[in-house]
Amino acid sequence: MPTLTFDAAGVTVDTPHGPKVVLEPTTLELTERRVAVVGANGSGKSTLARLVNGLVTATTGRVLVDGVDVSKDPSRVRRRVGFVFTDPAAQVVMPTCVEDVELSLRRHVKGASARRARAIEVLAGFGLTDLADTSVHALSGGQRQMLALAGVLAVEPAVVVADEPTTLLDLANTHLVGDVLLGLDQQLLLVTHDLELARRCDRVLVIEDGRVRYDGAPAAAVDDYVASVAPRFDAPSTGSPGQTGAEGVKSWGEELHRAARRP
Ligand SMILES: Nc1ncnc2c1ncn2[C@@H]1O[C@H](COP(=O)(O)OP(=O)(O)OP(=O)(O)O)[C@@H](O)[C@H]1O
Repeated sequence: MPTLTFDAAGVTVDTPHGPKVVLEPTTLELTERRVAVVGANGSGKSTLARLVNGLVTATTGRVLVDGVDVSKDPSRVRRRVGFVFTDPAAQVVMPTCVEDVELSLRRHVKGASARRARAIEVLAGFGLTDLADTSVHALSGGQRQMLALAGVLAVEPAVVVADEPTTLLDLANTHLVGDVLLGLDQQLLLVTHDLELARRCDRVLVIEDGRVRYDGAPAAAVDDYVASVAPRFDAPSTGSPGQTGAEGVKSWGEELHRAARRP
């Protein structure tokens, strides 16, 4: 697997009210195949993920992909790191599905007919063969996210960074896209509010207020996150009548899970 290195990497941005620390200096070495990043809205998850392909630049420290400094050689890093956005509209730009995948392949496959053949192969791998000539505007949200994934994976990146890729999808498409992402051979850095997806990863980072609050095995990390949020829910401290304290916390956890799934 590739190695994603955060070497005291932090991000501070200028705001009208002065400098704001979005991500405190963070040191991590990520070598697992599937790493999830969970945490509250605005905690700094996207910032951490975007550092990996240079969409955000570290203002302190460094981020390296297999030893290559993202800020020194961004184009080399971008060839190795594919990025999947929450909203596929951010990356599906051509009129039809096959043309969209061809666009991804423009630097990788020479010749229009070879490129078309490869694009059709890629679409087939995502179950999109029948939609090759369909307008991208006619796709469902799930189909559009699959097309975005196809475009990213067509060029065989070593790392896939996905920033809340299932947030806009219904339950069935969340499972579909989640299964595809978690089944990839590539290294996956997955920012998600879907705690079931996070639990299926190999390592989970919990981000809180711009710092890594917990880093470890999925079950323990998700439990830590749920426990950190549960007291903020407006629920009776002893749970509903007849509930044990543990059941009360569990129902908060379930509420959190439902809340996290809402767009
Ligand atoms: N360039 C910027 N200028 C000002 N504030 C910023 C900038 N980039 C990020 N922030 C702020 O930093 C915080 C962290 O943002 P980030 O997008 O990383 O959070 P997040 O955990 O991904 O949130 P969400 O789950 O809502 O997507 C937010 O409060 C955001 O508004």
